[in-house]
Amino acid sequence: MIRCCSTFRRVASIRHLTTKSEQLQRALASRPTIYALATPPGKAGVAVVRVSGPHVFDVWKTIVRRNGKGKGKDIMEHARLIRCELLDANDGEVLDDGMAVFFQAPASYTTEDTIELHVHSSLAVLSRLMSSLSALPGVRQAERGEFTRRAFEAGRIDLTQAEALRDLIESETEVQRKWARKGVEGRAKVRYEAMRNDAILALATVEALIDFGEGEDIEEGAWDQARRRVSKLRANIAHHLSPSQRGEIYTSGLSLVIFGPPNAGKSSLLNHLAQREAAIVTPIPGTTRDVLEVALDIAGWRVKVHDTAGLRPSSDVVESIGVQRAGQAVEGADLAVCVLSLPELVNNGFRVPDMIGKHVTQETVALLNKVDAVDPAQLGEWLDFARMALPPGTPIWPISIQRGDGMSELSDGLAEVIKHRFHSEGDEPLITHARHRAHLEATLRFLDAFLALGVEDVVLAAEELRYAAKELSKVTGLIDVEDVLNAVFKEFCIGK
Ligand SMILES: Nc1nc2c(ncn2[C@@H]2O[C@H](COP(=O)(O)OP(=O)(O)OP(=O)(O)O)[C@@H](O)[C@H]2O)c(=O)[nH]1
Repeated sequence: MIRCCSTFRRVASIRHLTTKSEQLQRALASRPTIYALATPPGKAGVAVVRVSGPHVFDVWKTIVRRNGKGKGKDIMEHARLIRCELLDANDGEVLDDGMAVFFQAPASYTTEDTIELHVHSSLAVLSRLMSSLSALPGVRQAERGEFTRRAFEAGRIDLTQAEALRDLIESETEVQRKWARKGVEGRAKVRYEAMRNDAILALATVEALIDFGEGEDIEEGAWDQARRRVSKLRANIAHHLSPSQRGEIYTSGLSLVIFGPPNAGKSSLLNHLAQREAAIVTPIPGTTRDVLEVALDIAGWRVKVHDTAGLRPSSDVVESIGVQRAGQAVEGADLAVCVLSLPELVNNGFRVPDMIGKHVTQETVALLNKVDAVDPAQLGEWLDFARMALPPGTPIWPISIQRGDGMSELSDGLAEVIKHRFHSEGDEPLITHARHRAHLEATLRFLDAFLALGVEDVVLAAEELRYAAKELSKVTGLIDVEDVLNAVFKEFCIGK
């Protein structure tokens, strides 16, 4: 009896889903056609206006006239760029000549019928074209990201691919471009779908236990099997979340923090790297009061370089807040660069103040600046002393920002350190967005809650797994109900 009701419930819910999907199809067919300028606004050779939706044929028929031919559908050939005149829909006047291409559904970015109109990028041409498009029935201007949203809603891409497309458009460096491409290709999607699939398979096992009970119709040891699957999934997600798997540096960039005592040359270094006067430089110790950020491209990486206040005890309220912020910035840095003044070290007997020394590790790049201001005959000896004052193995680079000593080696050296420390060629999909991390952390909590339960709490356990699968669905933007049903029917011989 219970079995019948359960099966009935499942079939009813599938029907419900089918009805919903038909409704969705109808809704898609009746939605507005959207248009937008796909290139940056401004004066240029060419601008591309994209139009997508159910009224594309009417748009083409009304405003596209192939050179030497008439208007109409007969000249709409999939993915073929044609020379044409573009007409104003209101009065038929030729507003520009250009090119047009038609992409037949579903072989388009949005999966809808789509056209792209190439015109001269002029304010007057574009505004006339836009108002002409707006005048057509069922056509309106697209909202932000609406073309991509339609591609997502049609299942052409998942959320991680949509995010990667946004990253690609915003990429400024080679590493960002490479990683965005990996996302667009669907590497993250495949990984998260596999995780979600594991959660669903475990859920299917547990749901079968609820419906039929251990030993009846389903395999022996189903509960243990589900637990094993969940433990494995948990380990996989925990590994994915580990610090070594941080992929945000590839998309958002890595943070390089310059720190050290006041007056050592930190701001001078920032200005040198930025090749402009980004920070104020004076001989007055304590000039920099707050953290200053400049984004640079170093060896293809997006590097957010931070200049910080000189680390020293201070009774000045503003300076002490700056010092505190500097300390926090160093702690959170992907790469810490300590700037010390060699003459200053010589004067104070090579003592590195604790406030600075505690942040120096073998991972820190230590720059001994102002070598121009010490006796060249003693430079070798002073460098040996300085080396002894820092943790063994700390890389030490003597430089003079002012005179230029060691500065070209420094730029190449930093690029090498970054390339060596943060490989950009790995094939494993890493976490590239904080949103993914948040969902994975939530998933882990649900999996832990599941693992803390016993078979007597099977209903609760199923609930925890359902939440876990839902969290994973949120990463890719999928809905999970139908998949659970499929997995139940596929994995077990039920419903005979
Ligand atoms: N002789 C010499 N002076 C330098 C060199 N680099 C910087 N300076 C000078 O050192 C002083 C301090 O430079 P900054 O770049 O402001 O030093 P800072 O570490 O940012 O200083 P704070 O703002 O106090 O933290 C300025 O007068 C610079 O011109 C160098 O290589 N040699």
